[in-house]
Amino acid sequence: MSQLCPDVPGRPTGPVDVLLVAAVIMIDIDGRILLARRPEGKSMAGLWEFPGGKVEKGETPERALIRELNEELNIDVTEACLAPFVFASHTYEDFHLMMPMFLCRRWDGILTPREGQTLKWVKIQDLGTYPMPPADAPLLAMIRDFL
Ligand SMILES: Nc1nc2c([nH]c(=O)n2[C@@H]2O[C@H](COP(=O)(O)OP(=O)(O)OP(=O)(O)O)[C@@H](O)[C@H]2O)c(=O)[nH]1
Ligand SMILES: [Mg+2]
Repeated sequence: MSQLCPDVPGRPTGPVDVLLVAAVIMIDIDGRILLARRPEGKSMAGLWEFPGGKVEKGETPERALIRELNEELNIDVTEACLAPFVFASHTYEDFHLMMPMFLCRRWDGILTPREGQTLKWVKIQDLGTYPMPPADAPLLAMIRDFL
């Protein structure tokens, strides 16, 4: 067995439920990134995340994201403005999260938090100072290195 890439301790070996979530790294004209603080009452309340949500049956990740951004932030995004970037793949206690992340620099409408979230534009170098869900941690280096 390779010692370079040892198994991650605690990883389940049996069947798991894979949850597909589409999320977005929105970038404003100053190069800042939008984070949303999950409201009380939701799982992982208080943590800062990238906007997005679950992909429903019959949806592509892109269409799910277009719907979620309208529902959560009241903005309109077109598929052409969503560029595939990185993904998160992380085992939580009761499901495995598969989360494709898209980049988006253009949208229509005025950002409005419609689901009780707090929104914040954050400089890339400050991203690490916001507590985020564990799945998001490996994304930060990618964002810093490639944006
Ligand atoms: N949107 C989003 N979800 C994330 C991130 N990181 C992460 O672990 N998740 C997890 O992905 C799961 C689904 O996200 P969500 O709660 O936004 O889904 P949703 O918008 O469809 O919400 P709903 O089920 O309340 O309608 C949650 O367990 C959430 O904690 C992230 O950066 N952005
Ligand atoms: Mg959501």
